[in-house]
Amino acid sequence: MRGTLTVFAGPMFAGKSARLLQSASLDAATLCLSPAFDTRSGASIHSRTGLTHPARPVSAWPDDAGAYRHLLLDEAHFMVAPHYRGDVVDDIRNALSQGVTISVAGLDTDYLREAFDVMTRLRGCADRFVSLKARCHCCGSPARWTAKKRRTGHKLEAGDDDLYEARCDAHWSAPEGA
Ligand SMILES: Nc1ncnc2c1ncn2[C@@H]1O[C@H](COP(=O)(O)OP(=O)(O)O)[C@@H](O)[C@H]1O
Ligand SMILES: Cc1cn([C@H]2C[C@H](O)[C@@H](COP(=O)(O)O)O2)c(=O)[nH]c1=O
Repeated sequence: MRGTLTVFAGPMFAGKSARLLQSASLDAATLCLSPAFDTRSGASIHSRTGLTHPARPVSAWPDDAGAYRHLLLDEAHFMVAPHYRGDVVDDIRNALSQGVTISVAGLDTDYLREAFDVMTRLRGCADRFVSLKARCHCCGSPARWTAKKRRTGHKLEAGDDDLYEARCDAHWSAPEGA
């Protein structure tokens, strides 16, 4: 029987990692994966709520994935070339067809409000898609965007509130010079 796919998407600070960790029993039948590219969180899935769990840093689909009942993938927007070998969406589809249940979290859009293709494609094959919002750093209202505080020239760049803020429609802006 095909496994089911749940996708948690939204801007930074929206609670995606927290919801991801709450979506499975964190026992020996569950494998957590994080992108090797994100050295910030190390070998763990970490939520700012304080929830945290060990994860295997990956730059390709793990050979033993089929041995687990449930896979959790955080920061899926990072699982793209040159930081990931292959196509993570195809890898997920294959694992689903082998009966593995999968939950994924990632940014739906970048700091310029452009869609992350991997997340758009995952939405297309999700059995359950959960769209989350943060609170706007400027006014506290629901925020569906992430703003970058300064221009660095990188679309993919690990960072926290030193570099990024959640913003509502009214307060989002591109970094100067972008
Ligand atoms: N601007 C913000 N909006 C909402 N929550 C925030 C904000 N800044 C910090 N937080 C905290 O971060 C938590 C969500 O963290 P986390 O699970 O790491 O989110 P995500 O994985 O989406 O970045 C919230 O429950 C709240 O405690
Ligand atoms: C907006 C944006 C973010 N990133 C990076 C910054 C963080 O390391 C992660 C998101 O982490 P979170 O768990 O959702 O808080 O992604 C990026 O590389 N590019 C961007 O445009």
